[in-house]
Amino acid sequence: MSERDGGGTDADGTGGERADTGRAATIDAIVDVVADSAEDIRSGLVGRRGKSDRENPSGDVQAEADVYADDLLEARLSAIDGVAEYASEERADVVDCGEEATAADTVAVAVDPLDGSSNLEPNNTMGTVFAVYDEPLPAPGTSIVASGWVLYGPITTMAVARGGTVTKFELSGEEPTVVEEDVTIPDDPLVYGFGGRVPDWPDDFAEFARAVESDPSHKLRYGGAMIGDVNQVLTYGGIFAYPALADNPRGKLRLQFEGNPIGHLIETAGGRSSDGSRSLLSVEPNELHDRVPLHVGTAVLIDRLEATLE
Ligand SMILES: O=P(O)(O)OC[C@H]1O[C@](O)(COP(=O)(O)O)[C@@H](O)[C@@H]1O
Ligand SMILES: [Mg+2]
Ligand SMILES: [Mg+2]
Repeated sequence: MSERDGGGTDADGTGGERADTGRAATIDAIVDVVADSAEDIRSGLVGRRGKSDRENPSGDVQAEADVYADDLLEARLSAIDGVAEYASEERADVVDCGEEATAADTVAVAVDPLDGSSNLEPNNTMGTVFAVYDEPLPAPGTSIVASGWVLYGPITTMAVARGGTVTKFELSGEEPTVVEEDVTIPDDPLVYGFGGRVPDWPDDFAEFARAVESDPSHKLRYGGAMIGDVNQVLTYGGIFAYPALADNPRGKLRLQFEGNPIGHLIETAGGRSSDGSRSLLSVEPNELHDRVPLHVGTAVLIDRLEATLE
């Protein structure tokens, strides 16, 4: 995993350091903007719970709040010095933010502005997901230098992975409050949640799911928003998956905006991610809106999953 925001030098001993310092400041600014925007996104949900008349590039009908959150984050993130590209699952193309995307000190930001927006109508959990890549998009997860999510639960919280460590925050006051540093995923799995219709699961995944369910130490937790479900896995240990489906072998969730950030954060917390056979971070993207079978969680369960799908 690449962790290039924390120092280091290039061949002449200076240029790389300068680039890393500039990039670290850009990442600070991105994390601040996401944290500061959470309350605006949350309050902007009121009156925007309905569907718009538009589809996103994945073919999902956009909620009005999806469009609102995307426009808000695009305006704020693309204005940060050092952000060369902005991309989101709600728009077809990468936004050029006016800086050199291949420069050593610029980054690209990929966002799922509202994860789980179908939970708006019943007023259930949703989130905002982001990844900072040090390469132009689409890029593999190995080029992520920071990732994170905001969770709009009973209170608003944030988890951020950078520099090889995960930190959890509450976003209730003026400044984010650190509630846990060096977050690690528990070694003993407790919760599991699997997306997709059960009849559409391939036989090997169904076999794995049945084995997980039949263990008396495991409990079902599924809320219909990836971020809510993954945050439970990070808290209690376990597994979340949105697997390959019979009619869609690439599953539903998107590599740049969902798979890579979640994989980066869970791996930074000591867990594992997998597309069924390898880390999500090792999957080479073909297109910006590529989908990927997504499995993340406690290492022992991802190991068992890969052994079953082999
Ligand atoms: O309701 P479905 O089709 O099973 O899908 C649920 C999954 O789709 C998602 O809502 C997709 O994310 P978006 O809401 O960002 O499109 C995930 O959060 C969730 O895990
Ligand atoms: Mg999503
Ligand atoms: Mg979304």
